[in-house]
Order: sequence, then structure tokens, then C-alpha cells
Amino acid sequence: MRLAIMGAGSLGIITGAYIKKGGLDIDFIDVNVENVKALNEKGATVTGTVDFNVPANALTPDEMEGIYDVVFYVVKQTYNEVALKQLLPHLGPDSAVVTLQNGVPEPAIAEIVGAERVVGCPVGWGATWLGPGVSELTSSPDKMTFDLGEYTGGVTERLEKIKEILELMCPTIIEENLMGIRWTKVLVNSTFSGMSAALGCTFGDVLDSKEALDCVKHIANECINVGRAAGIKMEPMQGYDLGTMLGFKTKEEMDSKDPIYNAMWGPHRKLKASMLQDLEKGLKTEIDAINGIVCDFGKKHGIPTPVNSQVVEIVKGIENGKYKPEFNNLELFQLPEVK
Ligand SMILES: NC(=O)C1=CN([C@@H]2O[C@H](COP(=O)(O)OP(=O)(O)OC[C@H]3O[C@@H](n4cnc5c(N)ncnc54)[C@H](OP(=O)(O)O)[C@@H]3O)[C@@H](O)[C@H]2O)C=CC1
Ligand SMILES: CC(C)(CO)C(=O)C(=O)O
Repeated sequence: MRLAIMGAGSLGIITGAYIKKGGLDIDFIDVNVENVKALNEKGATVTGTVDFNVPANALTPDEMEGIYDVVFYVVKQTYNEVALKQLLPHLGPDSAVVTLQNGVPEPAIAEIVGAERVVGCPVGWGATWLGPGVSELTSSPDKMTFDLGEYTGGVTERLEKIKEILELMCPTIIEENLMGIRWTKVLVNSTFSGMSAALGCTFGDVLDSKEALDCVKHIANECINVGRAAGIKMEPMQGYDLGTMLGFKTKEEMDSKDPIYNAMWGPHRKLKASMLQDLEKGLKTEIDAINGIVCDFGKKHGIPTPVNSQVVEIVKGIENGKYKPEFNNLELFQLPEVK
């Protein structure tokens, strides 16, 4: 089976390195020439909560040859148009494009590569690209998971094969209800990744501020209400049934959620959202695919999403230079009254 990682950045280096360490060959494909050179010359280096280095075969997209059977697709969604068109000639009728991206990326990928090739893989761990060939794993190795599902539904033989490959890294759960687990990951990202980007801070800083955590609670509640209205049954992620646990109607219910947030996000206190990493590099973020998608679905199903909209406004404001990624942005939030 011919394997590739497309997008050898934060997640891609680590995923590829584990697969290589597990004994399989995999090509690392990336546009950053310095990154490709370092991977070829020094191998793929993983630091952080683990430390290892493996030899890597890396190439730029224009150097790809032949057909890949499984491509782990880890390019930011902002680059989809270009990357997927580069990938298309290297896909056969049975090739699988396994997207590890955040949000709900499958429909847009399916439009370019065809729905039957698309496999969704929400990621339950975090990483930061440190420089050419090097990525930092920011999650504890015992807290990492992948979820895996066919975009067109069902449990197929190829899912079992892809699961075996991903389990060279961490436990991988096959999901029949891909949209259900996707929406849970949307909640995970719209809450803490959204606030981490809007306030320029770590997940721990969000947890430690009552006002920031109140924003998170509203973001989660909006996400749950929208998902319910859209007919999505949210699936548990890493054992947490967030769709059931985080919804509220009264102030008392809202205030009772702190222990759940501390248990779920406490172990990830040091994490900075990948959207914040983009802002720090002066790049556009995936905000439209994260808090933005909650607002889009909300509009479609008549559910108000004022706090998710404020996150989108602030993060876009940072992208455009109107705001800075700083904790004072908390003052820009206006939360709906809850009795
Ligand atoms: N980082 C994290 O903790 C997590 C990220 N995700 C999701 O995973 C996806 C990837 O994120 P992340 O790994 O952080 O992103 P990074 O930006 O760190 O890595 C993406 C890599 O893809 C490269 N790239 C851009 N265009 C192409 C192309 N046409 N062909 C090949 N490579 C290309 C980028 O190069 P260049 O930088 O030069 O553009 C970069 O090296 C996102 O959707 C993100 O939401 C999900 C869970 C956790
Ligand atoms: C929450 C986190 C860090 C890991 O899953 C992530 O998805 C992101 O910041 O993009």
C-alpha cells in the first residue's frame, strides 16, 4: 500500500513519524522547500511529550509521482483549492483521502476528489510546528485518539486498514456517525480554540478566567442547540459526551459545568489553538470552518449564535489588524442574559 502525508506541518510530521516508526513507508509532501529539505536530510523529529526521530522521504507537491492508496490530508483548509488539485492526478479509483482537518471539511474535499474517496478523521490531540522537520507534540501520549468514518457512511474494510495504520500512533475509533463526531470536535474547537485565538492565550488561561469560561459555556451551548436543530446526534469524544453534558437552559445549570470543563480541558492547559499559531505567523485562520460553521448552520436552522459570531468577528479583526491577539479582547464580548 502506498502512503502519503499531504501537509507535513504540525500534525503531519508527527503522524507521518509515528507511521514510519511503526514500520511503514510513507512520503511526506509539503510546499515548504526548507521543511522538505530538513525532513530528507535530518529525518522527522518529534519533541514535546515524547522525543524521537525517524528517517523521512519528503517531496514537494510537484515531485509527486504515481498513485497513492491512502493520503493523510493535513493541509489547512485555507489551502484546499490548490492542494487538492495537486493531489488529484495521484489518486486512483480506490484511493482514500483521509482528512485530519478541523471543522467539517469533507463536503468541500468531496467536491474536488469525489465523495467515495473521502474518509473523515477528527483528531484528539494537538501539535505545534517548531521549524523545518520538527514538530512538538503538545498532548500527553495517553490522551491521544483518532476517530475515523466514511463520508458516505457505513463501516468498510478500508476503514479497518486505515485504523491499523493510525493505531501505530494512538487508539483509533471507527465511527458510523461521522457527522456526530465531527460536530463534537467542532464544539471542542469553537470553544477553546476559538477563545484561545480571540484572546491570544492558552487553554489554561481561558479555564482560569470566569468571564472567558462563561463565553466558552455560551459557545458550547449554541453549538449543541444548532447541532440538535440540524438533526446531528453528537458522539462522545475521548469518553466525554459533550453534547449531553454541556447544554444548559438556566444560570444554575450553566454555573454547574465548571468541573466538566476542568476535567476535560485541564490536561490540555498548555495548548495554544492552531488558529492562534496562524495569527502569530500573520496568516488567515480556519475561523470560518470552526466558529463560522456554527453560525452558518445556526442561520440555516433558525438558532441564534451571538457568541460564536463575536469570536468570528474578533478573530477576523485580528487577521485584518483591527485588534491584537490579547486577553483584553475579553471586554469586547457581550453575553446573552441567562436566568
Ligand atoms: N495543530 C493542531 O494541533 C491541530 C490541527 N488540526 C487541523 O489539522 C489541519 C492542519 O493543521 P496544522 O498541522 O496545524 O497545520 P500546519 O500549517 O502546521 O501544517 C500544514 C502544512 O501544509 C503545508 N502546505 C500548504 N499547502 C500545501 C500544499 N499545497 N501541499 C502540501 N503541503 C501544503 C504547509 O506549508 P506552509 O506552512 O508553508 O503553508 C504546512 O507545512 C488543520 O485543518 C487544523 O485545523 C487538527 C487538530 C489539531
Ligand atoms: C484542540 C486542538 C489543539 C487539538 O485537538 C485543535 O484541534 C486545534 O487547536 O486546532
